[in-house]
Amino acid sequence: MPQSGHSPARKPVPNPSGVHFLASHSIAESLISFCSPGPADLVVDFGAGFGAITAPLARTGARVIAVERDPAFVRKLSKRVSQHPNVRVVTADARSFPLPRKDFLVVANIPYSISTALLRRLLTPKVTALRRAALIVEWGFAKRLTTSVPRTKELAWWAGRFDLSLERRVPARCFRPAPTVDSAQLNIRRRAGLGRSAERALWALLETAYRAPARSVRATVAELTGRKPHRALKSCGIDPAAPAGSVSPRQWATLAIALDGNSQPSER
Ligand SMILES: C[S@@+](CC[C@H](N)C(=O)[O-])C[C@H]1O[C@@H](n2cnc3c(N)ncnc32)[C@H](O)[C@@H]1O
Repeated sequence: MPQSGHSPARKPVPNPSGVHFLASHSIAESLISFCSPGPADLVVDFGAGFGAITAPLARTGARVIAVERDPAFVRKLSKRVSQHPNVRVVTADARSFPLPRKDFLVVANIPYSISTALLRRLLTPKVTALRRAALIVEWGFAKRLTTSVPRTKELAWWAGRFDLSLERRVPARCFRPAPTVDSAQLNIRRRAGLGRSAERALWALLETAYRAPARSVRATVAELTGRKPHRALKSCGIDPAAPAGSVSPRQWATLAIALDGNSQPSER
């Protein structure tokens, strides 16, 4: 749009690396507070940059792994956190860095370009040790992820096993230099009560439902279990006549737990 004579064109801020660093302590604190790490925890900061998140994480006493691809950033960050023996700075690509096998947390301001790849690594595998994550992602991406009924089976799988919630909008002015779009704090918390066999049940329910989303939930579940599921559906607050494609991942998870019969739906 042409600039009017009264408002001079704003000078673009030079940003040779294309990186948008977090410049808000309160946002960093908000991310950390959702995961509330302590000395017994392991936290990974993906795309650690100069440490806007790594530095306050270091002070929590948790074991911190800061993963950063750019060796120049790694050198600077390593100096910054050299007084903190609980922090390990690693030069690596977040898309291939081996994830911890034991319970871990993630707090990170990740590049928009790798958001999907990273979430796929964290949330898709049937066996994952992720407990909680607080991430800064692009606003529109966070909206798609937290919609009540996801359009794809993959998103439903993520949202069935993890509670995904949009904590807050993070305005572009919270970064240096400011990006062109706003971001969001996306909170991720593993649902408790979903044991291995309930997860298998959830996977089977989602596969069947997303194959024929217009079919009723009653027919979808009957095909899988060979039983009339009326009572189980009612107890989970699901209308048996509703189309399978209208059921939320949280409801599918509750139903999977009920059908599995071994565990109670709850969250930690
Ligand atoms: C949005 S900046 C965030 C930096 C820092 N965490 C902050 O909040 O200021 C993303 C960082 O991720 C790094 N990065 C980009 N792609 C990466 C990848 N595939 N693996 C690891 N780090 C990556 C960039 O070099 C940059 O430092």
